[in-house]
Amino acid sequence: MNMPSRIELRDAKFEVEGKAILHGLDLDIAAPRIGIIGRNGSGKSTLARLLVGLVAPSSGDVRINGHDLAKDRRAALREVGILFQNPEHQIIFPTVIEEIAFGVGQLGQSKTEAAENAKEILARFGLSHWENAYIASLSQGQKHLVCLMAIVAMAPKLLILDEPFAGLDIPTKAQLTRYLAHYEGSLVHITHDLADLEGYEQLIWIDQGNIKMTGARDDVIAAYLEAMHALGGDDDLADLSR
Ligand SMILES: Nc1ncnc2c1ncn2[C@@H]1O[C@H](COP(=O)(O)OP(=O)(O)OP(=O)(O)O)[C@@H](O)[C@H]1O
Repeated sequence: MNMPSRIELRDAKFEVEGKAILHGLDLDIAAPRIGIIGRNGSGKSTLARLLVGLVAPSSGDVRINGHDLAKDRRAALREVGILFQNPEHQIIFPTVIEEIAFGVGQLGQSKTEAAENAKEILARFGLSHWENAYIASLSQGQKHLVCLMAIVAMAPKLLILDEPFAGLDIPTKAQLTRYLAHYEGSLVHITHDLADLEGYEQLIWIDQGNIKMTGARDDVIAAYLEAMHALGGDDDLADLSR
C-alpha cells in the first residue's frame, strides 16, 4: 500500500449565494482508509467536491498532499479521483471503452496506450465483453461500475467514493468491496451504511456543515449512533430543510 494521502483544511468555508454550507473546517489527517458520515444534507458531498478541487473554498485553504487542487488541475489528475453518487454526473462518452480510455488519456497516454489500458482494466474486472457496449444500455449499477473502472484506471493517490454502493446488488457490492480493499492508494468513503466502513481507521462526522468529530472508527461510530438514536425518537423533520 502507498503512503497515505494527507488532507489539510484550514478554516475552509464554502458558501453558495451567501448561504454557508461548510463553516470554517479545520482538518489535518492522513490515513489509508477514511470514512465520512453524517446526516442527509450535512455537507458530505460538498466536502468531497472541495477535496477534489471541483469547487474552491469561499475562504480558507484546502490541500491534498500539499497541492491546492482547485488551482492546480494538472496535479488534481494524479492526486485524486472521485466516484459520484450519480454516475450520470460522470459519464461523457457513449461506449464503455471510450469512457475508461478518456481518463487515462488525460494523464498523457497516447490513444493506443489508453485503449490498451482500458482493455486491461475491463479484463481485471472480468468484463471484457463490455468493451463496445453502449453505456446508455447499462443498468444504473452497471454504469456505476463503469465509472469506478474509469477512475481506478487512472490510479489516483486518493480516491473519494461518494456512496459508491448505492443501487448495487449484493454480489456486485461484495466484489467492489473486495476490489477496493486492495486499492493501493488512499480511500475516503462517504456512506450512510456504517457496515461499509469495516476496516477503516479514521472517521469524520459532519454535522450541519461542521466537523462534529474525527477519530478512530469505533469511537466516532459509538458517539454518532448515540446521537442518531436520540434524534430517531423525534418526529421533527424541520432540521432536514435548512
Ligand atoms: N450548489 C448548491 N446550491 C445550493 N445549495 C447547495 C448546493 N450544494 C449543496 N447545497 C446544500 O448544502 C447542503 C449540504 O449538501 P450535501 O449534498 O453536501 O449534503 P450530504 O451530506 O452529501 O447529503 P446526503 O447525505 O443527503 O447526500 C444541503 O442543504 C444542500 O441543499
